[in-house]
Amino acid sequence: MTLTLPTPAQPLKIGTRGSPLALAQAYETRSRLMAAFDLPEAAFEIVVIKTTGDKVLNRPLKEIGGKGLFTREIEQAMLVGDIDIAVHSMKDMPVLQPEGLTLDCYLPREDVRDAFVSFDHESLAALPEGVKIGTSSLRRRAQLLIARPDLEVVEFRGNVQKRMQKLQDGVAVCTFLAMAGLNRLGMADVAKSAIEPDDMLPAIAQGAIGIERRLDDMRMAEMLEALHDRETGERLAAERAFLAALDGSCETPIAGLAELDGDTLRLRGEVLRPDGSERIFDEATGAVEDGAKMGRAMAAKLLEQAGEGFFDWRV
Ligand SMILES: NCc1[nH]cc(CCC(=O)O)c1CC(=O)O
Repeated sequence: MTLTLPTPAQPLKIGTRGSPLALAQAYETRSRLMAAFDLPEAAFEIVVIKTTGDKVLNRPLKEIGGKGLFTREIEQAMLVGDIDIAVHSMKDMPVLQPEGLTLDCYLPREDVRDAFVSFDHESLAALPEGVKIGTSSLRRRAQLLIARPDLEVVEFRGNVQKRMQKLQDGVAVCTFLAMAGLNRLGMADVAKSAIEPDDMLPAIAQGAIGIERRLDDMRMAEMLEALHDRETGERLAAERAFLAALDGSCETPIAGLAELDGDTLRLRGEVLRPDGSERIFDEATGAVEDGAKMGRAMAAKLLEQAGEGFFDWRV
C-alpha cells in the first residue's frame, strides 16, 4: 500500500486544546511529522477545540469530576472526522479510549520530575515551617503533607503566568508544575529546582505526549508508526496498567514511574490519602515485556495493603 500524504489542499488536521502548552505539543507533533515525511507546514492544520476542562475555570477540577474532562470534545471531533489526530498530555488521559479510537503513538518523553517554583525559597527541603503552598493537584497535596504536615495547602489553578502572579501576591510561597510543561514552553527558568522522584513521585505518564487516532484509520496508523518512541511506550504500558488496575481517576492521589535500564524495567508506585495521613508505596523490577503485568501486580498488592476504607474519600 502506498501512503497518501497530506497536502496543503488536503491538510492533515491536528486537534488540540488551545492552552499554550497544548499548542506547543501540537507544534512539536507537526514538526516531527514534517521531518519524518518531508512535508511543508502547510500540509497541516491545527484545529483548536475547547473542552469542558477549559470552559469551567472557577471551580476546583476535582469538583467538576468525571473522566476525560480535557479530552471528550476532542475525541468527539475525531470520531465525526473533523480532525485526523489528537495530541494529548498522557497525564490527563483516561486509561481507556472511547470505542473507535486508539492511542498507540507516544513522542519521546520529557523530564518526568515536578518543578519547585518559588520567588523566596530554593527548594522543597528549604521551606520554613507552616508556610502556604499552592497546588490543586491531589497527588502533590497528599505527597507534600505526608512529608511536611506543617504546611498549609491553598488551591491553585491556572496557567504559569497566573500562578506566578499569585505567588507575587503572596497567596502562597511556592507552587509545583511539571518540568515537562515548563521545558516545552521554554520556561524552565521559573523552576527554582527539580524535585527528584524519590521526594515526589510523578503522576502516571507525566512528561509524555500521546497521539490518538481513529482505530480504522490505516493511513494515520502508518504515519504515526514513524513517530512512535518505543521506550516511552514500554514505560507507559507499565504505568497505565498500574493506574487502570487501581481504577484511578483525577480524584485519586496516585503516583507512579517506570524507568528502563536496558531491558530491565523498574516500577515505583504509590497511593495516598488526600489529607496526607497515609501513603502506601511499592517498588519492583522485571523484564521490560512484563511491564503491564508488573503494573497490575503492584496495583493488586497496594490495594490489598490499603484494605477496606482507604479509598472511602473517593467521590
Ligand atoms: N494536569 C495538567 C497538566 N497536564 C500535563 C501537564 C504538564 C506536562 C506533562 O506532564 O506532560 C500539566 C500541568 C502540570 O502538571 O504542570
